[in-house]
Amino acid sequence: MTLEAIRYRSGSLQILNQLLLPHQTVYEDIRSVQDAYEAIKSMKVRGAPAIAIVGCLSLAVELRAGAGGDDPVTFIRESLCHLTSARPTAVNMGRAARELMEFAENESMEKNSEQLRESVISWIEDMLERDVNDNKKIGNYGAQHILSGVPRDSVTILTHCNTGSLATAGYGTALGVVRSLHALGRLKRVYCTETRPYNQGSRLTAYEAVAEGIPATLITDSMAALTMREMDITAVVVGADRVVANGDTANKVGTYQLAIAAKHHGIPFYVAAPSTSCDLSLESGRDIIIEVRPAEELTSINGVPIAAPGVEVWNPAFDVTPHQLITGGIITELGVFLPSELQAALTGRLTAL
Ligand SMILES: CSC[C@@H](O)[C@@H](O)C(=O)COP(=O)(O)O
Repeated sequence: MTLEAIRYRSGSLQILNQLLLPHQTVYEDIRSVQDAYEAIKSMKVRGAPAIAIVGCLSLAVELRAGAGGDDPVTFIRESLCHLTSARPTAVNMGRAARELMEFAENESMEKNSEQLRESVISWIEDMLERDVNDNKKIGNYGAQHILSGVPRDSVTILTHCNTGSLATAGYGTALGVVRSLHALGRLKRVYCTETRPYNQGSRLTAYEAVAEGIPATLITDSMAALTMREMDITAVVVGADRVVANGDTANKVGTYQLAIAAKHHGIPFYVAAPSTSCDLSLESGRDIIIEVRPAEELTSINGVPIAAPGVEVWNPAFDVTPHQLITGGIITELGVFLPSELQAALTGRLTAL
C-alpha cells in the first residue's frame, strides 16, 4: 500500500491534510491556485516535490475550467509567481514555474487559447508520473550504493523529517531509499527523528512506516548522536529542499547537526533528491533563503501552549549542510554523485533558474 498525499483526476484535485495526521485522514478539495497557495503556506501539504506538484495541479484545475480566457499566458504567469512565493527555500516550485512558463510561451506562438490550455494541462499532469519514476530510481540507486559499502546482510538507516509518499507524488526520496532497502529484504531498521518543531518525523514518517510495515523506531532529535553511537547505524539518509552548485544542501532544520554527528561517528551521510531539487544558479549554501516560520510552531503544540509566555523565539524551518559533510553522496535519479561531481553531472540536464 502506498499513501496518497495528492489525489488528482482531470479537473479535480484533493490533498491529504497533513496537519491532521496521524489521527485524522481528511482529503480537502483544492479548487483554485489560491487554495493551493494557502495549503502550501499552512503546510497542509509540504515537502519540496509535493509543493511543486500541488501548486501546478491547482493551476491545471483552473485552466480546465477555462481560467485566463483569451490570455491564458498572463494568468499562468501570475499564478506561478504567486505559488512560488508561498515557501521560499524549496526550489522545486520555482523550477517548475520557470519550465512551465517557458513551455507555455513557446506553445502560445502556434496555438489558440484553448489548445494552449490543453497542452499546459498535459505538461502539468505528466509531473505526477515523472516524480514517481524519478523517486523509484533514487530508491534503487541509493539502496545499491549503501549496500555496496557494507559486508552485512542488513543495514540500519537514520533519517530526518518526512521524505516519503506524503512529501512527493509517491514512493519518496530518502524514505524511498529506505523503502527500496526494505523491498530487497536488506533493511534491519530505520530510525526516524521526531523533527521538531513541526514533528514531520513522528506524525508522518512514523505513520508511513507503520502503514507499510517498515521496521521503524522513533527518536527525539536530541537522541540522534547517541543513536549513531549505540545502534550501529549504517548510513544517514535525508532529503533536500535545495542542493546548490557546490553540493551545499538546505533541508529541514536539524539536518546540519545530524551531518556533524555522522562525521564524528564515521557514518556515511547521504542526501537523496531529484534533480528538480538542485539549483546550479547558486554557488554556495550561503545564498539560499531560509524560511523563518511563526513562533507559535515552537511555543505550542496543536494549540496547547508549551513555552513560557513572552519568551522570544527563532524558528528557521531549514538549515544548510556544508558539502564537506555529505560524505556518502547525493543520490539523484541520474545516479549517486559526490558533491564535487554534482555540477558536472547535471550541467546541460537542468534548465537555468
Ligand atoms: C522529499 S521532501 C524533501 C524535503 O522537502 C524535506 O526533507 C523537508 O525538509 C520538508 O520540509 P517541510 O517544511 O515539511 O516542507
